[in-house]
Amino acid sequence: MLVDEKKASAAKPLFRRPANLRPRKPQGQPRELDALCDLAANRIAIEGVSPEIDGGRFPAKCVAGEQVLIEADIFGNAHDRIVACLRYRPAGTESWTEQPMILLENDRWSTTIVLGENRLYQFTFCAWHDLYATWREEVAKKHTAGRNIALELEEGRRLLQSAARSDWAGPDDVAELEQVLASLEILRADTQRLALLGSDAVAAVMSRAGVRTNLSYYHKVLEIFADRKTAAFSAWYELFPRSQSGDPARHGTFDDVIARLPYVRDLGFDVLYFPPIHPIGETNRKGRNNSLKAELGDVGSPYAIGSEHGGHDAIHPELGSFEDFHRLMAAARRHGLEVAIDFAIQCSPDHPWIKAHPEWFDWRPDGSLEFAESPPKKYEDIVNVNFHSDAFPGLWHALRDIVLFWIGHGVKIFRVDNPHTKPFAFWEWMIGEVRSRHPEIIFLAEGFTRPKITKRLAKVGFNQSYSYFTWRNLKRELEEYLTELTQEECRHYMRPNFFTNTPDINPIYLQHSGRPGFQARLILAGTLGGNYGIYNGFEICEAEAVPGKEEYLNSEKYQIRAWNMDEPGNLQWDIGFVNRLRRNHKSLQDFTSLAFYNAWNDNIIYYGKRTADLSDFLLFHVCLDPHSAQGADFEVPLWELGLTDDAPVEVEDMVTGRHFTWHGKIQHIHLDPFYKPYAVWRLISPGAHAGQSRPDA
Ligand SMILES: O=P(O)(O)O[C@H]1O[C@H](CO)[C@@H](O[C@H]2O[C@H](CO)[C@@H](O)[C@H](O)[C@H]2O)[C@H](O)[C@H]1O
Repeated sequence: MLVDEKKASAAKPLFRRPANLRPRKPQGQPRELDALCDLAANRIAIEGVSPEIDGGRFPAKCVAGEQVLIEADIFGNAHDRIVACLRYRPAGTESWTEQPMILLENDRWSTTIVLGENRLYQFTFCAWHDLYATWREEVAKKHTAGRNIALELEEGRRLLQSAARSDWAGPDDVAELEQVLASLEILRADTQRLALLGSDAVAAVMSRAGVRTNLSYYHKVLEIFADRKTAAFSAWYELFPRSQSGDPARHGTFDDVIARLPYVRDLGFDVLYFPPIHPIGETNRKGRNNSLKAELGDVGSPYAIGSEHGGHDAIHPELGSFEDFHRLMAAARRHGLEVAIDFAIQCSPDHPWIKAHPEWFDWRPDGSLEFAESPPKKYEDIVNVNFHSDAFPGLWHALRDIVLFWIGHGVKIFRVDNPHTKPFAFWEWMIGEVRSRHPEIIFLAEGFTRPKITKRLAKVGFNQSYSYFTWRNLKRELEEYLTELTQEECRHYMRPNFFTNTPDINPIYLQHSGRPGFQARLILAGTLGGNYGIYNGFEICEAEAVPGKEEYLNSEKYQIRAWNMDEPGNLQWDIGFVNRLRRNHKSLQDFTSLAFYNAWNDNIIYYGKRTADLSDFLLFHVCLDPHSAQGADFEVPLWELGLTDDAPVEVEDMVTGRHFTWHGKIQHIHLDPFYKPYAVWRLISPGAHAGQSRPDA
């Protein structure tokens, strides 16, 4: 139902009830009575709203075109029947759409809505006592009990009369109610009068037009941002453009990247992500393996942004020109890939901003610039801009304009480097500015120094967040972490991106696991999370480390590498399998549809993903021990299919495509990591269409 706020109520502020519904203030009484009258009328409590982030301080997140569940505790202090409605509208518009909510149990009300556009919406609630519904229920009981209902029928008639005069009745409702009232006049028998007054047709018009007695409003208007789907569901592949020539002696170009697009597409990724592509500084340039002295010909870290060739709005000359970049963007689009670039705010000492805007940087007493740090890491080749000084607001505007500049060149996804070292207020403002013009833009926050900071960054607007997945290896750790992410309040505003590895993180687990560990981490990343990513080299199980560190030896951060992704033992099949599973199975596209089940072995993690209607139900077993075979009895969640513990259930092995039947709730799994450390099953619900097999294998 669309409610025109102006028509329904001339009263301000927005949620003061219409004047004719407020308790009457006796003429000549003091003004304080206004407040008391409002308080007295607000008879229905609305609380415990979900989603509501920090009391409404931040918008929740959802996906445009997908169902959003909204809930609240709504109750009055009498036995009167309540009507509760969600009210929602695109932010910046006047009229509310009203949607009735359903009473679940224990005064919890719920409804689902679909927000169709990629934009910000507002929502709130209202509720009222439905005197007609209460009357209808009670009079029917009294009549059945053989009691005299003459007075009740008169009360019912008066309820219709009031409705015909109410603000809520449209012209058709008024006509219908008047017609009923006229018909009532000629009916004499109580039974006939009751049949008419209590009919479904009258109930329907009264649900629209009935007086909203004790109309109570939630005291806040909340916000929810409807993102495009990629914000919640995407598979990222990270590579360094300069390493794509196939020859470590030749700097790669955007054209070399174009030649790699079919490979990335065939693996099934959606997002191709590049570390910074801007000119790289000379001063303090880093050499191979993070050495502080670069040798002749060393290419330096791309995170040291800025040189005589330009800063954040320039392209490193050896990669190509803007024309080449546009060609790459167009080619990526043709392959169904979106390009994400890095937004790393720091500058090399050679960045043009240092001369043009010295006030944006921190100068030491001796006139030198302080290099950046992220303890214990030191970044001797970069300096940070300073958000605490005269840089405001010029720096803020300049940074926003850099993002807008790249949007102008077709970029829609930004991975933001080190956001946790910049003010939250800056991100909230900057993302808001960008989003008000380009709601489709996606920002991935790389900051994961502390969990609460990560969450705050998500609250202030980042669409995706790096996560601690990379360091959660044990069954208990994974279960706890995933339960937090998918069940707790953060699920309404934070969407983790599960990277298996990054140029900065060569996980200790993978350094010792060999190929089975890579396969296990791949399946976990790709199926536990909505967003996941790999950094190239993962597919050939690259794990050679700087001794004792999580850093890659001969890291691409400091030198050009040449890769052969077709090396024997590569994981291209497994990656393609995971990405096809993700695309073909709706259950994997909802991050929160996760449940852990019992498998009695701590080395085997066992979980399921399913759609609410059970039409898609996948089960996963992953062996966390990369060195030896493991077995476990496990429970098939027959109860979720409404089946008894001994029932047979049809299953499809998603790796082999084989169909068979599990008889009963307890089954056994044996996983040999050297054959395949994971198993994926599709449970075929008795209600689901049997021939629904998909071309995953
Ligand atoms: O500090 P984080 O762990 O968030 O890592 C990110 O930011 C780093 C600084 O930008 C970046 O580090 C790389 O670039 C630096 C500047 O050129 C260089 O000094 C470091 O040695 C190099 O690792 C890191 O890659 C990025 O993910």
